[in-house]
Amino acid sequence: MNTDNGDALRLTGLVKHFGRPAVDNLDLTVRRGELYALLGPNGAGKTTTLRMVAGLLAPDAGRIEVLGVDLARDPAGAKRAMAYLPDDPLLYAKLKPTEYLEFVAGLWGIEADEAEPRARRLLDWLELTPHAHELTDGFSRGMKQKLALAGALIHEPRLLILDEPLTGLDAAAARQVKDLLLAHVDGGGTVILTTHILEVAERLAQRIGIIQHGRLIAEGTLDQLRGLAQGGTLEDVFLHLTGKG
Ligand SMILES: Nc1ncnc2c1ncn2[C@@H]1O[C@H](COP(=O)(O)OP(=O)(O)OP(=O)(O)O)[C@@H](O)[C@H]1O
Repeated sequence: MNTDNGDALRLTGLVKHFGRPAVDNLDLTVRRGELYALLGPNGAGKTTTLRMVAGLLAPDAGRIEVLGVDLARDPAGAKRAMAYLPDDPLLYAKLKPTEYLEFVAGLWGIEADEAEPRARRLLDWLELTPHAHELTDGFSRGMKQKLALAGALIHEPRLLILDEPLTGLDAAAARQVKDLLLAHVDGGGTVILTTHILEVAERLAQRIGIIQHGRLIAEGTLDQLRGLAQGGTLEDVFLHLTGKG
C-alpha cells in the first residue's frame, strides 16, 4: 500500500533490542530532496536504524515507510526505491569494476544497453575509469568504497542511505563522493548519511539529527542546533547535547 505523504523516510516508534535497547522508540522523518545527516556517539543506534530501514534487520516494533511505501507490507517496492551502502561494503574481489556494476545492474533487471552508459558515467565521476578493467582485489579501501557507491547508484535509487560514506577517503575521493551526493539531491533525490566527521554534516546537510541511546535527542538545521546550545560549533553542540562537553 502506498500512503504517500511526501516524505522520503518516516520512522514511527521504531524499536530494536539486543538484550538491551539499541533503537528505542525512534521517530524520524526525512523529507524528499533533503540531505540529512544522522549523528550520534558510538553505539547510539545509527547503524542498527539504517539496517532496519534497508530491510536487513527486522524491527521488534514500529513502522518504516520509504517514499510512502510501508517496508513491512511491500518490502520489494520499498527496496527498489532506495540503496543502502554499509560502512564495510562487500565487493567481489575477482570482478573488475565494469563486471561488478553489470552484475549489480543485472540483479535489478536493468538491460545492458541502459546499464553500460550509467556504469561509465559513475566510474568517470568517481575517477575509477583508469581502473575499470582491473580486479577489485588490488583496490585500496577508498577505491573499493567508491566502487560500492557506484554499485549503490546503478539502479538510480531515489533514496540513498549511507553509513559513514567518507571514512577512510582521501581529500580528492571525499570531494568526488560529496559532489555526487549533492548532485543526487540537486536532481531531486534524498540522501541520509551517518558520519562522525562533523564538518561533513556541517557542510553538506540541510538538517541534522542527533541520536543517543537509540532516541532522537535533537534535530534541525545547523543554526537551529547551534541555538540549542547557545551558539558555538557543531562539535560544541554535539558534545553539549550528548553530555560530553
Ligand atoms: N548484531 C548485534 N548484536 C548485538 N548487539 C548489537 C548488534 N548490533 C548492534 N548491537 C548493539 O546495539 C547498539 C547500537 O549499535 P549501532 O552499531 O547501531 O551503533 P552506532 O550508532 O552505529 O555506533 P558507531 O558510531 O560506533 O558505529 C550497541 O550497543 C551495539 O553493541
